[in-house]
Amino acid sequence: MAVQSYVKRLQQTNRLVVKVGTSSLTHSTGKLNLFQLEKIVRQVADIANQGKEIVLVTSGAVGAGMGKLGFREKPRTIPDKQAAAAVGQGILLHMYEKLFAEYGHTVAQVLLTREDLADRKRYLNARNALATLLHYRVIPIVNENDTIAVEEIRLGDNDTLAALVAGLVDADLLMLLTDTDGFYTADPQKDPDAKLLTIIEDISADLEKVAEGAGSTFGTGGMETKLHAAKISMNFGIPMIIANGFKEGVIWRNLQGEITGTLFIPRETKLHSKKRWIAYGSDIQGAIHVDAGAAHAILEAGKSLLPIGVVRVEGNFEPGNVVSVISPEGVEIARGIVNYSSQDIDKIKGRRTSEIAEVLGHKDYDEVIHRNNLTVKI
Ligand SMILES: Nc1ncnc2c1ncn2[C@@H]1O[C@H](COP(=O)(O)OP(=O)(O)O)[C@@H](O)[C@H]1O
Ligand SMILES: N[C@@H](CCC(=O)OP(=O)(O)O)C(=O)O
Repeated sequence: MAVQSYVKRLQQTNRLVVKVGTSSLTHSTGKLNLFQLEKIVRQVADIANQGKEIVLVTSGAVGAGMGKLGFREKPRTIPDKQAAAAVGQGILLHMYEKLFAEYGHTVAQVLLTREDLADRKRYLNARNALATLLHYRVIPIVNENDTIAVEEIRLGDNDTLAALVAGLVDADLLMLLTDTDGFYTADPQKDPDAKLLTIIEDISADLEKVAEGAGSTFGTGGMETKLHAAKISMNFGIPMIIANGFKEGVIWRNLQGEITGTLFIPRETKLHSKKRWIAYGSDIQGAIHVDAGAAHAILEAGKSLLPIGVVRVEGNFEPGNVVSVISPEGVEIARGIVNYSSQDIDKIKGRRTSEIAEVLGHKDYDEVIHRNNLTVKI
């Protein structure tokens, strides 16, 4: 697909999520790059002035906290990271608030953890909160709540967070601003022959190899986490652009259709909100292995999963939990909300729907997972 055909879609963007990485917000000292921060704020404020709705996902709390606390290296232990984030988030938000206020805009701090997105109720609460802020023309400034986010409840990187937020607010576009011009055939800091890829329609295993390895001194995941974000965004049906945050007017130029970085082309139709949550927000509680017939029915015919196609159950889960669906080849082909517990599915596996009541003594549903609660091709 030609980039040109995307120009119109970008120009019609009404709601967008912009993520700014540490690399484009901090100096090599770890202190905030105020000039750069000012440039980003001015662009975002101007876009909001045009009536567009914009959510800013910002990194930089740990970096800013390091600068303040005099840490020379990225904190390694969780308590040090938490301390740096607690100090830095205040500094970061103070600067955003001050700069946005100069342009007459109100901001709101929104700090999220993985748990806020994994729990369906909390996910919906977060969605309502963001929708209300946008309704009041407030610019939400989102970051991970690093101060309380110990390993088990961490997302760990803001690229993934930004993609999930784009899904949460049903954005038309996700833009990741970083310190390179986009996604290259190799790390451009290391390989002078690396070439910029302007358009990516499919994330192949080869492409994932190219992205391996950490990013800049203060950044978290390098291109690896950006590709992961692209996968999520493409699956949601939301186009994503990786662009250079240092380029003059970068956000606006991309919205004009002048794609200055790498554009990731999404699936054609947007994924329904609940299916987005099933695929990427929720915590996976177990797995159901299916036979070839069931895999085909799910993947090719958009059917529900019936007990007859179930071969094996893994883990302990309850009705309402989200589980992976695994093909005979061992590939995760879908995720979905189960109607029965792991124990009950184990009892009815391989059986016909008409046998469920006899085997279990009750029958609440025909399907193990209804297709409305199933997201395919993760
Ligand atoms: N294939 C690639 N294309 C572009 N950059 C890459 C690639 N592989 C690794 N990188 C590195 O990723 C870095 C950006 O990631 P990171 O530092 O995490 O940024 P941010 O703080 O903006 O999230 C770049 O400085 C670059 O060195
Ligand atoms: N939440 C962290 C940033 C984590 C992160 O993903 O950083 P980056 O790779 O620079 O976007 C912080 O505010 O420092």
